[in-house]
Amino acid sequence: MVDKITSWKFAEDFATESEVFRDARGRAEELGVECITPAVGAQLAMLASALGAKAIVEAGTGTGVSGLWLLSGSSQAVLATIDSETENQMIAKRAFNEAKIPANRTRVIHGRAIDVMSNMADAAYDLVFLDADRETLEEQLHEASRLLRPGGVVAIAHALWRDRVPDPAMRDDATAIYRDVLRFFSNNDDFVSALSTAGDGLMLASKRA
Ligand SMILES: C[S@@+](CC[C@H](N)C(=O)[O-])C[C@H]1O[C@@H](n2cnc3c(N)ncnc32)[C@H](O)[C@@H]1O
Repeated sequence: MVDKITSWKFAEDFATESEVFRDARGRAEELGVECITPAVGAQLAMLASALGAKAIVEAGTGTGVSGLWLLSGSSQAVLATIDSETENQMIAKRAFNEAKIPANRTRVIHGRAIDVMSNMADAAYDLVFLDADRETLEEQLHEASRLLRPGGVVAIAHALWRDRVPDPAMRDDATAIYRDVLRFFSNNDDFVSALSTAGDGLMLASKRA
């Protein structure tokens, strides 16, 4: 039997990235910014496509890798992407330019994710991707629920946090935060949810219509 690590790696390599993505990934590495993996990106792009997404929110722009994936899934989507670091935002804008994404398809917003999301409109978004700070993740999740239209999807990166979430012996704060995220969705009739093992884990939940 093929072991799961081999399958995980195969699925990661199955998703391919163009030079623009690889360049943005290289800049992230230089800055010490952790990007989503290609398999996570492919799942986000697929979701954007399946939802026919027109309006997407991203918390945690980084150098633009996840934004490139999100925008690649739906040619009609506008991405509102939030980051608290101006330098990362400048580099992400460069990646969007290099990918020849029209300027009117991105809104790169500076600020704390929770503050910016709190001022966004109810039920106006098809897809919300959370990959910024952990400290306010629970609040971001509540905001995301409010921002999503019925049938919209929230995706949360790092849901298996370094493979620690499944191990009950792991009791550090970060692991506990992601366990709380998973608990929020289990037995939650407001969402249809799925936990993906792509990357560092990706929690996906669709708001029931
Ligand atoms: C893991 S990186 C995002 C990577 C990006 N999603 C990708 O895959 O290409 C997290 C980003 O969140 C930003 N960040 C950290 N705390 C934040 C906060 N409170 N509000 C908004 N952005 C924050 C960091 O500056 C960093 O760029």
